[in-house]
Amino acid sequence: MHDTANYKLAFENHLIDKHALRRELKRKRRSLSPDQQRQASISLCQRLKRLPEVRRAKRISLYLPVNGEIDPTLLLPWLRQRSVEVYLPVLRPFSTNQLWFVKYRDTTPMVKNRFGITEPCTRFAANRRHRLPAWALDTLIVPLVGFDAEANRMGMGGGFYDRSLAFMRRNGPSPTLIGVAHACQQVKALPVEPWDIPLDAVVSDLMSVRPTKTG
Ligand SMILES: Nc1nc2c(c(=O)[nH]1)N(C=O)[C@@H](CNc1ccc(C(=O)N[C@@H](CCC(=O)O)C(=O)O)cc1)CN2
Ligand SMILES: Nc1ncnc2c1ncn2[C@@H]1O[C@H](COP(=O)(O)OP(=O)(O)OP(=O)(O)O)[C@@H](O)[C@H]1O
Repeated sequence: MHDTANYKLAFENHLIDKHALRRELKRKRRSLSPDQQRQASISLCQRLKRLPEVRRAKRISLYLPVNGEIDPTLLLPWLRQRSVEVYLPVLRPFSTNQLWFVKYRDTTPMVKNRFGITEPCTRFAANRRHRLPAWALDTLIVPLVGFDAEANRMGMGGGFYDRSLAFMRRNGPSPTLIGVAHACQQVKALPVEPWDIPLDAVVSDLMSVRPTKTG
């Protein structure tokens, strides 16, 4: 009889912790100075350029940073030079918290979405020639709010990436997932949720972590 109540309490506490932790980590990254932001992004991108999964990618998705997120777009000139196709996440209209991955070039028409994040405009994105299914990307650079030493991730809480990558639970082609964040966004341990899609690595301005292999 008490079990249900206890479970419910534990569940709710876990949610409260997760909300509080997310808020705290978002505050932390927003409080970095412009100079710290710039240095961290330079150092992140130097690390990313050395990763085999980034070096061999011909199709890669990045994101345009907001609110103190570490900036992966310093990679753009290097990627262009290597003729890598760059994609950005776009909020998919008429579907719950799913992303499209839309081609990003100088000529791509951009708009702000409902979260204030600049993204390729929906009309452009609606054209299938301008986007790719996530499984056809080689590597995704995934924005993180938090991570731990096992490369477990916490995102913005919308479940956008987890939903859009749920196909990776089945067999078939799957892209490499590289989470990125400021080093100060590392926490001791994050809860792993049943719907979480594991990352292949997390890269920060100070280091890279990979999950320890199990099984
Ligand atoms: N730069 C960037 N682009 C991205 C993501 C991201 O994390 N970073 N996403 C990764 O999923 C997707 C967007 N996901 C989001 C999920 C929740 C919130 C959110 O709750 N934002 C505000 C609420 C603001 C509002 O409602 O206007 C918040 O921080 O409180 C924002 C984006 C796609 N694009
Ligand atoms: N594959 C899925 N199908 C349905 N709902 C899902 C799926 N993945 C995640 N969700 C839902 O999305 C919500 C947000 O999940 P969570 O707090 O783990 O977000 P997150 O991992 O921080 O976000 P994001 O994936 O956007 O970075 C949860 O309520 C969860 O139930």
